[in-house]
Amino acid sequence: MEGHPLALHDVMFIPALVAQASDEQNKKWLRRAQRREIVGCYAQTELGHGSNLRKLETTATYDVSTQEFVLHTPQITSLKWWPGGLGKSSNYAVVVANMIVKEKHLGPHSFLVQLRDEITHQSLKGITVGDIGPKLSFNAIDNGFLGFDNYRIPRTNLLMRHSRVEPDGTYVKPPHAKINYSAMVRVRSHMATGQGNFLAQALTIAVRYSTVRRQGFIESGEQEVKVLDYQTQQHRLFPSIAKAYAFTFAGYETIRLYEQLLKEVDTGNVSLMADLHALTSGLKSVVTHQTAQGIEQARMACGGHGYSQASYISEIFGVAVGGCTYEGENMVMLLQLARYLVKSVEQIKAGESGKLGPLVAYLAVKVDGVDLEKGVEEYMKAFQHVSRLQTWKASEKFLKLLKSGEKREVAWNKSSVELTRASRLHTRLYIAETFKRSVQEVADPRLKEVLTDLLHLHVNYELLDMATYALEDGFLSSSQLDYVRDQLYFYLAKIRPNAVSLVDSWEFSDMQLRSVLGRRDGNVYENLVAWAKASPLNKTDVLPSVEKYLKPMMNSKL
Ligand SMILES: CCCCCCCC/C=C\CCC/C=C/C(=O)SCCNC(=O)CCNC(=O)[C@H](O)C(C)(C)COP(=O)(O)OP(=O)(O)OC[C@H]1O[C@@H](n2cnc3c(N)ncnc32)[C@H](O)[C@@H]1OP(=O)(O)O
Ligand SMILES: Cc1cc2nc3c(=O)[nH]c(=O)nc-3n(C[C@H](O)[C@H](O)[C@H](O)COP(=O)(O)OP(=O)(O)OC[C@H]3O[C@@H](n4cnc5c(N)ncnc54)[C@H](O)[C@@H]3O)c2cc1C
Repeated sequence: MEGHPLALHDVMFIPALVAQASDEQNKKWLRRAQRREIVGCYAQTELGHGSNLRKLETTATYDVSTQEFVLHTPQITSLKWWPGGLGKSSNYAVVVANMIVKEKHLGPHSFLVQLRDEITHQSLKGITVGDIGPKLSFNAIDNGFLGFDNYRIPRTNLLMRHSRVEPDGTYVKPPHAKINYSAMVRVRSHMATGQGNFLAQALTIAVRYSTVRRQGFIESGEQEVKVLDYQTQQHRLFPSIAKAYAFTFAGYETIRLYEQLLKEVDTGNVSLMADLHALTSGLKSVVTHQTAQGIEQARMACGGHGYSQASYISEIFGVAVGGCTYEGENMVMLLQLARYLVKSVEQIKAGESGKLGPLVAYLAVKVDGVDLEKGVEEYMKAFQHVSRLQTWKASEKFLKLLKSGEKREVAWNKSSVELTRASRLHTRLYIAETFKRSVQEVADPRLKEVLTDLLHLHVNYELLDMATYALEDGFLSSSQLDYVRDQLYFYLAKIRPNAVSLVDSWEFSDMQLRSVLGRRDGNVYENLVAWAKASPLNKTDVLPSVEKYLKPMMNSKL
């Protein structure tokens, strides 16, 4: 959970080679990387810039006389800063640098760069490398810094699957300007399942503990109740169980799409890139945000013991919440999706709705109302309505500002909060749709019934959460919202008997969970006492600090 120094080797270094190095280059590098003869990381972010890649300062200048690239970090803000595994573990890196050929700045490109000697592991001349220090979490990973002092690498270390620099400095452009961003798109495609997994771990701990913990009464005179029987506890935990499943289903789809994209790009077809970029930008942002919120609620649902490291939920939170920042800060990525949504609105306004992709086609179709009692399909129409409403509202605001003479970037900035709202609603629609489709495909009828309950819980919870939008234009009435609330409470109670099975079905071992509260055997109190006794502070009855600090103070006559 705390991370692994080689995580980025598998998560980004190897995938960057697979997607961006030519077959010939990979004959040299890929097998060695897969066998871990060389260990690598993905070095892109700098001290001064992470989000705005076009402003990266590390340069790779082509020297035609020696057929080498000269890597250089001209100032302190150009230092690579943050890459996982860079500080101490890696001897190679895929380095993203602004490529300069014949004095022309050609934008960010990826290079394979040796950082350390393969035998001694000492950093090479011209390289400054080290660890950036402790973080909120992930402290088993050596996130690092890296500087280059006119460090030379062969021309052939530019990753050349999609673009090339010939020996004479002729540049061959890639088929899509952003194809070098593929390693990021891959991780974003995987993040929904990854984050769903973090959320699932925290929920397993909280749900199990909530069946052991007894506190207070629902009906007087009986045994104290398991806290999971409180409606408030169910409301805190069960919608997140539904989300953990929903994120996993959505993630399977984006992983499949990324794999399809890789195949298509190899045949020269880059048409899926814009769609997948928009989709994964939104999904990554919504999923990480909701996961962090869900984990924090799971921690609070464990009361005081949730605050102890014995629960392990704080560590899960620390790791998961990093996802709100890495692979593109959430606001920045929501705004990437918003570009796509605004473009779609512009297409509709231009009478080109037929050209819209399947995920945005609903933006052109107005629905007057829904009959929620007819079931989940009607909820989908309601989600479409609120997303469409907000997308049009935010887009019109932006377009109006443009028309009034504002510069594009200024108009964008003045509309950006509304635009991020549209992106979230669009993404939540996508999550609900994939959840619905995935549940429909389940073959086992008993499993399908339980997952359908979770789906119902999810759509009612979500609709209530975004009700302001639907009430604003009278699309939903207050009596319809009362119906949604009743349904929500109905499904909380219906799910209660299956709650433990739903979390147990994720099959986390005690070793994976590392939680005293969430252990399978349920012996929470015995294990908590044993855990506390093992605390380093309990090794001796009287601490040395008593002699050194407490006694002089306690004996003082002042
Ligand atoms: C097996 C995997 C398991 C995963 C589980 C996770 C657990 C692992 C644990 C830890 C791992 C942590 C690893 C972390 C790694 C990192 O953080 S690496 C660094 C990540 N950095 C970022 O994400 C930077 C974010 N910034 C950007 O991506 C870009 O700067 C940008 C915001 C997209 C903007 O780029 P740019 O300025 O170049 O482009 P724009 O002018 O804004 O847009 C121009 C058009 O290009 C389109 N575009 C942009 N990007 C893409 C893309 N990737 N694909 C396709 N199209 C793209 C954009 O939409 C514009 O299009 P338009 O003009 O039509 O609107
Ligand atoms: C755990 C962890 C692991 C990481 N691993 C790696 C790695 O392996 N390799 C690597 O290269 N990097 C890595 N990073 C770096 C990470 O990718 C960046 O930190 C991330 O992309 C955010 O960029 P930033 O730090 O520049 O944030 P900033 O962009 O400085 O964000 C600060 C604030 O500015 C806002 N902001 C910025 N631009 C805009 C805009 N255009 N519009 C509106 N608001 C904006 C943001 O929303 C945010 O609120 C890692 C980071 C973390 C936390």
